Amino acid sequence: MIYTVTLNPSIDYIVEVENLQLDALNRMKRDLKLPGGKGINVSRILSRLGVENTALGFLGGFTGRFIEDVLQSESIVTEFVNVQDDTRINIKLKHGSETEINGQGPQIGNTEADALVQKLRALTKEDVVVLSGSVPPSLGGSFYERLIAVIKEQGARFVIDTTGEALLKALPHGPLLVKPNHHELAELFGVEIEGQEDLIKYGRKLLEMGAENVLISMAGDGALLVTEEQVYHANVPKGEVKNSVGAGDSMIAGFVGTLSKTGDPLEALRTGTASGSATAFSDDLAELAKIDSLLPQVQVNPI
Ligand SMILES: Nc1ncnc2c1ncn2[C@@H]1O[C@H](COP(=O)(O)OP(=O)(O)O)[C@@H](O)[C@H]1O
Ligand SMILES: O=P(O)(O)OC[C@H]1O[C@](O)(COP(=O)(O)O)[C@@H](O)[C@@H]1O
Repeated sequence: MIYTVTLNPSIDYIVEVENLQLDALNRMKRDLKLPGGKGINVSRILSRLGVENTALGFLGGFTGRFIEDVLQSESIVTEFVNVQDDTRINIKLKHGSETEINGQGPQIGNTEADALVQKLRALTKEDVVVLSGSVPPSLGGSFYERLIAVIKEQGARFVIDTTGEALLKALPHGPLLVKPNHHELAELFGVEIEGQEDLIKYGRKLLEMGAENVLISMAGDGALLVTEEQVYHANVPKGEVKNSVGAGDSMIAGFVGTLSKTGDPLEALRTGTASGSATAFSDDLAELAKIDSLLPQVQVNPI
C-alpha cells in the first residue's frame, strides 16, 4: 500500500488577474479553490491512476473540512490527524506569469504530532510512504527524521519530496526516490547549474548521498532519471500550459504508482512525465484520460 503524508496541506486559491496593478484595486477575472499540499496532490493522482493509497497528515478548521470533503468525494481513503488551527490557504496568482504565496501553516501541538507518528507504527515492509512538502514551523526542523525512523523500524520504504536541510538529512536513510526540480537541485548544493552535464553531476551526488532513484524535473524540458546503472531523459508531450501547480506532485504519483505496479523504472518515468505534463495542461490536477492521451508522445532514452 502507498501512504502519502502531507504535514502542511493547503487550499490552493488560484486567482487570475489581467494587468496586475500593485497599490491599486484589482478585480479577479477568474478564481478557483483546490485542495492542495504535495502529498494530497500525489494521492489524488494515484487514485486517478487506480493505485490504492491512504492520505495522512494534519487538517484543521473550515479549510481542513473543505479538503477532507473533496478527497472523500473522490473516494480517497484519508486518516488525517485533526488540529485546532485552520489549515493554510496558498495563493497562486496568475497574471501572465505565476506568482505563488504559500502560508506558514497551522500550530501543531505535541499530542497531535505524536498521533501521526503512532499511525505509522502500523506500516509493514510492503508499504511505501511518500513524504511531501514543507514542514509547518511549529513541528520543528527534524520532524521528517522522526517519521523516517519509524518507517524504517517497520521495514517500509519512503519517497521524500522536500527541500533544503530536511532533504539532506533524509538522504542517508536511503529514499526510494527524490525529485528535485532543476532550480531546487542548484539551491540544494548552492551552485549555478549550467546544463545537462551539471544536472547529471549533482543528480549523481544525491545517489552517493543515499537516494536509490533521482528524478530531476525540468518543467517544459522534461525530466532526467539518474540511477546507479544509467541516466535517462524523458521528453514532454505537446500541449497548452494552463496551470503548472501540482505538476511535480503528479510526476511523483505517476512514477511511484507505476514503479509499485510494474517494478520498471523506465515505465515509471514515462507515466510520471505524462502525468506531470497532463496536469500542466489542465486547470486542476490531470484526469486519467488526459494522462493516457499524452503517454504515447513520451519517449525515454538513455544518455
Ligand atoms: N510547461 C510544461 N510543459 C510540459 N510539461 C510540463 C511543463 N511544466 C511541467 N511539466 C511536466 O511536469 C513535470 C514536473 O514539473 P516541474 O515544474 O519540473 O516540477 P515542480 O512542479 O516540482 O517544480 C515536468 O518534468 C514535465 O513532465
Ligand atoms: O508544502 P509547500 O512546499 O509549501 O508546497 C505546497 C504547495 O505545493 C503544491 O503541492 C504544488 O507543488 P508542485 O507544483 O511542486 O507539484 C501546492 O498544491 C501547494 O500549494
